[in-house]
Amino acid sequence: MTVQELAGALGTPDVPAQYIVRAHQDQQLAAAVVAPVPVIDLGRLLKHCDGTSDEAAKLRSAIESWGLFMVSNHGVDAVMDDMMAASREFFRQPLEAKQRYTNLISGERFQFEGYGNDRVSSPDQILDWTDRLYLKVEPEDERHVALWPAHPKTFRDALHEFTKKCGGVKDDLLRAMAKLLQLDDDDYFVKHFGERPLTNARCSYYPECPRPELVFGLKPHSDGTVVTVLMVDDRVGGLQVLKDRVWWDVPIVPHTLLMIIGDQTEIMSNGVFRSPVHRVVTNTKKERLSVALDYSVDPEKEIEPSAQLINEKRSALYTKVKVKDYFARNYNDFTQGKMAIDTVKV
Ligand SMILES: O=C(O)CCC(=O)C(=O)O
Ligand SMILES: [Fe+2]
Repeated sequence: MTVQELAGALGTPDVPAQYIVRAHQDQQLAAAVVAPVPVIDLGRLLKHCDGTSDEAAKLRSAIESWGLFMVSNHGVDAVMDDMMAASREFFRQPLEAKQRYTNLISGERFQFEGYGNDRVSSPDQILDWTDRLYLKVEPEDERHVALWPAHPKTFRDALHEFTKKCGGVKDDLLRAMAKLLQLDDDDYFVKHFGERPLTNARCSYYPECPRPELVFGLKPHSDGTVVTVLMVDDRVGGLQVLKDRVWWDVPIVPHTLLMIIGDQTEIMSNGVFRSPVHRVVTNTKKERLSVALDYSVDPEKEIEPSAQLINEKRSALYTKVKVKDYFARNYNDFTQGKMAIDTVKV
């Protein structure tokens, strides 16, 4: 059953036991304070591109404090609106229409791509209060276009354009980050994507939930990506980030893109940049949507800390790992509420 169906069917204020958080009861589930996460003006950042401008300093402080930041002046505005509208329209359709894109082969075998819930890999897995449409966008020749919604008609073009535009923003920011680290090559991260980098899109739908104090929209996790570019609902909050053992609300600034540092950047930067732990909380009043783009190094490649960030004072803090193997680990650990990054720490 999809979470959207569950949410619609619940007459009494209760939710099935699998969704109820048990191990996290001590975590502060409400009353978070808004995190003062800065907005980086991309145009300004690129104009003074020696890595020492005010905007670059702001970027450094945002990454070091929060591991995530918002980006304005990115040139993606019109496409963002199209993408969010198309995603909203997809989830608004009746269940049968969405089930054409199901992530269950023959109704039972789970595949990553398509519409539905997460794979359930153990009976005690705590489920998330969300339905998703998960699609591989790059490499382009690996797209399963049959799983890309034909309705609304704008969906496919919007996703294609949105990914292309955001890919440029991501490269600009990764070059600025290489400068902050004073790496010899500004393209250090960009080049590391390899020949066949992987980009996945995740359109998430979080219905209203009768028991927000017991149920997560998405469990605490860090992203296994290089970076994640996220477009959040500009009407409803829910995303929170962990810092100093306290959960903070991530602010909503309409028309900004949210960049989240992923584990692959943490590894390549030898821990100078860290991937933040974040989660999504639910609410009783309003559904919420988000569209995430996961940018990853070619899964067949290995990643390791940059030799330039290893020295006498700071040894290599992470082991070399094949990206594909890291993903497998990451998914398993996520379902168990554990962090994959801990498995590659020296
Ligand atoms: O929906 C959101 O705001 C965040 C989603 C997220 O963290 C993820 O999909 O990795
Ligand atoms: Fe995430």
